[in-house]
Amino acid sequence: MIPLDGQPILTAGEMRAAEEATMVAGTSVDTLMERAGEGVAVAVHRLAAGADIVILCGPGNNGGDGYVAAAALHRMGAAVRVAASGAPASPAAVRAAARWHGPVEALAQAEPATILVDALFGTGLSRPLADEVAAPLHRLARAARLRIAVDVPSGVGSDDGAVLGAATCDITLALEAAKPAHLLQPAAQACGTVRLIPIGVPVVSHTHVLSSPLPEGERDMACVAPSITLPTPGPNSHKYTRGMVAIVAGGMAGASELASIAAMRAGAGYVLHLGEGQGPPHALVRKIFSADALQDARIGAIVVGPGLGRDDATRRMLDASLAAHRPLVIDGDALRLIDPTTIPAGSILTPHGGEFSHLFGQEGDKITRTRRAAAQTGAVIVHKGPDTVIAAPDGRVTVAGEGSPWLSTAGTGDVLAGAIGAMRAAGLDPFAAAGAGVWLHGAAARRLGPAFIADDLADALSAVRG
Ligand SMILES: NC(=O)C1=CN([C@@H]2O[C@H](COP(=O)(O)OP(=O)(O)OC[C@H]3O[C@@H](n4cnc5c(N)ncnc54)[C@H](OP(=O)(O)O)[C@@H]3O)[C@@H](O)[C@H]2O)[C@@H](O)CC1
Ligand SMILES: [K+]
Repeated sequence: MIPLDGQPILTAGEMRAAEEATMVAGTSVDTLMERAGEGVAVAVHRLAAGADIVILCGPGNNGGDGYVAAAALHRMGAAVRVAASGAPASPAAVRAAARWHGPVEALAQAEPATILVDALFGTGLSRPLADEVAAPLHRLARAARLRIAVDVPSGVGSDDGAVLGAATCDITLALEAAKPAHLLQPAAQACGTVRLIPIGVPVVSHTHVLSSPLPEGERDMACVAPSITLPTPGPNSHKYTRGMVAIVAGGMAGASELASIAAMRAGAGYVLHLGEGQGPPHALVRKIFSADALQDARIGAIVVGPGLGRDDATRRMLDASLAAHRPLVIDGDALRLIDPTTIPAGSILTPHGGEFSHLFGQEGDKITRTRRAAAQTGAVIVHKGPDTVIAAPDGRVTVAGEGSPWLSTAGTGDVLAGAIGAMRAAGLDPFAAAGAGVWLHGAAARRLGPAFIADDLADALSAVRG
């Protein structure tokens, strides 16, 4: 069972195409189903630790995986039963079901078990679950001590992360690759912990789970997306090579102060806070805002938007930032003020859901619409949320897996903007800088645990820099 870190993410259509290419190359669907079912059985056997198991099988190939797993678990000596929502319908599921020699209970009357394995529907779900399926599924899920989904929990939209009647699982065993539903909310929550089971289908994708930084020597060996890089100073580094970040302050100075501290704690060599205000930290260089101050060629990133305000004066500050021709991180109020057609190519935008909809609308799933916005603007878009999606104009996307629900507190977005600014000023390209900033932000939150405040989060960035 492989963690999701850095793994490719495939839509149902892309997964089907990869499966078909594997079959054309000579591996039958029965072989793939055998590998899937055996892999599920090994994982379930270990997790069940001798407890009784009921496997719920649907009509398609997801159900087929369930029948194969049931037969394998029986051979392993497990106390396993099968309940089906109906007769197997796909040819491979029919063949798999024929190899299960035990009884098949009707889903509606099925007895509960300690371990529930949900193999009703996978990537082929085409509509919400009907009550006659959803009701027994939820009844059996409530009665179980551990709920394990095969590929995806039955009743989630594999591509858009919608929940269409699914029961929440504790563990999801994804076959070969991650699917958008494993990362996008609300489905991701219904998946519980997700682990991959390889079944020998070669997959390639422009979309990956955001990966943790790997030590230099291990990068080439890992079968994952290029790992994110955290820039580290060398013996000849000085404050400007480590990166100079200018933070444009506005009406709500606290927000830009948080962004400034975050930029410093993420590793910037020099942070310039352009606005009113005084006080610690003493390492923060404070100047009154002027368009001239933004012309310093050593500035590696300007962060504009946290606490900016939305009046005429702040609009002029935004215009001056756009005219400075320095790398930009555009956040908060600046996203409400900006005309999307004037965004300089190579900028990084960090909208939350509301700001994103205001700029780009709401059509399509989160990955598709973020990718489209990046292509439209030529900017890297960090579409924030419990399922942050980062898209580059060339079509690459990463989706942040493990966040922390405790990030839903005031000021954490300002911290993210500052951290991304530091990564950009250190010389990372916009897509890499966004990924590194999002990773640092999530790692700091996980390190802090519950009920932290944004000030703690900014400070904790130092500790996760590694
Ligand atoms: N990719 C790979 O390499 C491999 C993938 N494998 C596995 O295949 C799975 C995908 O299989 P799949 O395409 O057969 O779809 P699946 O999810 O079983 O459901 C389709 C069936 O359900 C029906 N149906 C749909 N929605 C419904 C609803 N709400 N309520 C009631 N019925 C509904 C639908 O009928 P229809 O929509 O036509 O009415 C059809 O009969 C994948 O997740 C993985 O587990 C492995 O076996 C090996 C290699
Ligand atoms: K399932």
